[in-house]
Amino acid sequence: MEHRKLAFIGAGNMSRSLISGLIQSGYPADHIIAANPSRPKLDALAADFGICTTQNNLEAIEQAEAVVLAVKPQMMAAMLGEQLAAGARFDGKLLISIAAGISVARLEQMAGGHSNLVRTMPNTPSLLGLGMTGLYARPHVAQADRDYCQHMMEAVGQALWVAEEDGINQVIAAAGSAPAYFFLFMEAMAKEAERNGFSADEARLLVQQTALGAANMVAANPQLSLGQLREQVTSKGGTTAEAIRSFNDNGLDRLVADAMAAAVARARELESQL
Ligand SMILES: NC(=O)c1ccc[n+]([C@@H]2O[C@H](COP(=O)([O-])OP(=O)(O)OC[C@H]3O[C@@H](n4cnc5c(N)ncnc54)[C@H](O)[C@@H]3O)[C@@H](O)[C@H]2O)c1
Ligand code: PRO
Repeated sequence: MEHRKLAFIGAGNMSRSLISGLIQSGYPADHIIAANPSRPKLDALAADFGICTTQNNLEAIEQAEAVVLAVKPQMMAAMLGEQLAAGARFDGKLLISIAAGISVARLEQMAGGHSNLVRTMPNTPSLLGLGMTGLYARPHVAQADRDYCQHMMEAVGQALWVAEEDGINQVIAAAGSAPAYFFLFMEAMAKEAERNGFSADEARLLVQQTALGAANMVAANPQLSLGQLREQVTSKGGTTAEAIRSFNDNGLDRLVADAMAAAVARARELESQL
């Protein structure tokens, strides 16, 4: 992929995930700079990945060709306002937002009218090169800029463009927030395994290895539907059938649908507020 000078404004969990994945994929460390108000996260990034760091956002923005906006959504307007007031110029640069709940129209306003923007929604498994990212850009954004963003996200996992901006909110529900759903499910299983007599380490091993195996079974068998993979485990009159009957009787589909709808609703609510 093209190795533009890339700045991350905000050096939190998601920036760390993306930077880790990019470095693993061969992105040159001296082409990445991260900015954050406090030093500890910057020092850890410099130590782990050899990237450049600064506590001065403007310094990072000035030397970058592409700028990843990676602060919390509630901080975005203030952060960009401060940079503009300090003399930041975004002309000629590509802005890449990873923030939930801020539309490109609103980002453009926050960035002083700069419209070369791509809105993305990655997730934390990018840290391991196993991320899933949704991307959206308005029609005027150049193909070279779209390609750069796509290749960046493919360097840390898989990428999927959405045609309508609200698709990003659906990506949040199905991928951005979703690692946490699986962790929650695994936590519940591990707790129950512990209650049934396993040590914490044993419970984690049982759940972790099974989740890893199940996800790999899905990835390795594209010709089989998720339902077919489930059926392969489910002997007629056996134990799995009883567990699945219990999930269904307790309304698993409804629970999942409600949770995903709640994530979308919150994303839309943020879009109307920020
Ligand atoms: N964590 C996820 O799973 C995830 C997934 C997809 C998208 N996102 C998006 O990524 C963004 C960051 O989320 P996160 O989870 O990494 O949060 P985080 O709190 O871990 O990181 C945000 C960082 O921004 C820094 N910061 C605060 N004000 C700043 C300023 N004015 N200038 C520069 N840095 C500043 C904070 O010190 C912090 O280190 C959010 O907009 C979120 O919606 C997060
Ligand atoms: N983490 C962010 C949030 O919870 C965005 C998706 C994942 O809002």
